[in-house]
Amino acid sequence: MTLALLAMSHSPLLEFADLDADVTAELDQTFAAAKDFVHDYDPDIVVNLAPDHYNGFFYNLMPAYCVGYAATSIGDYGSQAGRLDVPEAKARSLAEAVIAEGIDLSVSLEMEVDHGTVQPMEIVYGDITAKPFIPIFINSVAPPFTPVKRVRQLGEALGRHLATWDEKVLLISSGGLSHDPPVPRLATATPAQRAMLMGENQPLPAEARAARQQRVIDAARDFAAGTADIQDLAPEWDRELLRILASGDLSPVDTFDPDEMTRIAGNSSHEVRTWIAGYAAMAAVGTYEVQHTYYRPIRELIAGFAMTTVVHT
Ligand SMILES: O=C(O)CCc1cccc(O)c1O
Ligand SMILES: [Fe+2]
Repeated sequence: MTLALLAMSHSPLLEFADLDADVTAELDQTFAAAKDFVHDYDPDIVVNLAPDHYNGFFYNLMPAYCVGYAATSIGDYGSQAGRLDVPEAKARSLAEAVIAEGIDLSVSLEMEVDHGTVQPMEIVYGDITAKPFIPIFINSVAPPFTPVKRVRQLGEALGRHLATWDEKVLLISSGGLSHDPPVPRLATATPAQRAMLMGENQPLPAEARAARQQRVIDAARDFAAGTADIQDLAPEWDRELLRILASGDLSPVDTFDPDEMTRIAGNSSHEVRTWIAGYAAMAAVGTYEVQHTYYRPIRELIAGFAMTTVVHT
């Protein structure tokens, strides 16, 4: 068995934000380190843990977790669109093994994914089809959420099965950390927003798509200027999470309360579920060390932005 983990925040605003030169330089270095890590490791297959932002999963039927046996990237925010190279038999064996361990995964034979799923592949390979790729959706944006403990257990079950494969597996966790982008929420939705959250009118007409994205781009600019009414980033919460993940003992996450996470770290902070599952997969099959760590709260990206690389010792 060989497993390694690349965990990184995503933000579509990477392509739209006006960042200070020192932040751009820092991010360039960070992405270069991620690239080096992945190219040195040279995986045979990628198992990707990511949220969705009402582009592939909607409130007409919202699973907690879903493995794609086949998947298409919708290409939001200018991300690469098109079919992913999903090895169906491997995706099925992974889903069946995890379900057999008592984790109630959903499966999809036609999953649609957004920037959250594909951005790390674009950054490290410049091509979302560069490697065989199994997409796993972890609901991180649409309440209600499962207990965080279940996400840890999901990760452990994934790790145990992946460790039986001959292939060299790269886990990618895409999301978080603290952030609160202006994504419509069911609890406060207007009738039009509610229809969007239900997945009516999909695929969105170009104008509606552009308006939706522009709202986030404008919010990021206002947030950086200090005039947005979204929740602030929570660097202390982010740093504590990174400390827990690096420690090798993930048991503290079992007491995380989703409502409290929302209150402290924002409505999209639940994207850290992808990190927790990825680290739990590593923890389930060995001791690990974090090799590279980057963190910076970046309002222009509406993200507590982090990147870590993790290998077994
Ligand atoms: O437009 C959306 O749905 C949200 C976009 C978005 C913005 C900042 C950080 C993220 O993680 C993210 O996904
Ligand atoms: Fe996101």
